[in-house]
Amino acid sequence: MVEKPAIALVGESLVDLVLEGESPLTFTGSLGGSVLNTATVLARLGYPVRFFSEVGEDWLSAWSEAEMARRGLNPKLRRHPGPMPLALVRLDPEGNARYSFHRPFQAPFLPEAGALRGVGAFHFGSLFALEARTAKGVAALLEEAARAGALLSYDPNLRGLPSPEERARVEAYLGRVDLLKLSLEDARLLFPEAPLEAVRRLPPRLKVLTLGPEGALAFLGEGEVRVPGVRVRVVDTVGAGDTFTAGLLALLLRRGGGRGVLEGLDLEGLREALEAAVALSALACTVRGAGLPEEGLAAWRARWLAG
Ligand SMILES: OC[C@H]1O[C@](O)(CO)[C@@H](O)[C@@H]1O
Repeated sequence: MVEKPAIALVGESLVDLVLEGESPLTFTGSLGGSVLNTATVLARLGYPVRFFSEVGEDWLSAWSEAEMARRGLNPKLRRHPGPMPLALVRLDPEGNARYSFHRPFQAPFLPEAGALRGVGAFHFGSLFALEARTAKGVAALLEEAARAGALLSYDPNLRGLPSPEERARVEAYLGRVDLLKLSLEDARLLFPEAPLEAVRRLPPRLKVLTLGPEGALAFLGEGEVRVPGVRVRVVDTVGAGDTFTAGLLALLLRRGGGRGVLEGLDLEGLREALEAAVALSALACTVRGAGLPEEGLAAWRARWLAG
């Protein structure tokens, strides 16, 4: 059996509070954050994970930190004075989420050097990578991961129109990574004119677009693969894209890590990885908040990762 490569990830940690119905204000809480969700699924699939992030100093931060450790995320956290960041989540009748973020930190995020020794892949993104105060820290980790020969993966997870400064940061990342995952919504925010054509021409070798219930579309070099969606009864879509990324990375990295993974990938292998990722993200839509049902995950693992 091939040993699974270590995966380092950096992104925001949040507590997601999903509003149940309209009023009174009743919420269901769970640990969230795009990259944290991806890290959680990868850890559940048996990948050694190192998660870089930040929390506050209140009791909710302490609980979140303990929960990350319980999930096997091997968290490397900056602790800032202030409360744990929150996302208030409101669902439309189809289960699609709208977010209101409460993220209090101002101080820079600067990870320790040498933290990425031996990693086979590095994944980052979301709100965290858009901020000026985290840009230096993310760039340093990216640099180190590149030196380690890791596969570099990015998910912008925009959640709104980026400012010109944020856009410049996104563009700089796009020029550096091997794998870009983005939602159709992200693509429309970045390239309102002709989103699909614009994504096809971006520098990363592999670009993957999630299309919600319609599945996913990917561009690999000159090639293109499209896979249909999987119908499920949707509870909510929170964490679906993050889970898709975890499924995709799990398939791509099952025989080892490093940038070479994409050089050895053909369109058939890509199709298989996309089908697996779509199936896993559909499962994520069947539970409240970001998460996966135990039985469904076991069946997915047996189908896609056995052998
Ligand atoms: O990170 C931003 C938000 O996006 C999610 O990851 C879902 O994709 C939530 O858990 C989080 O609140």
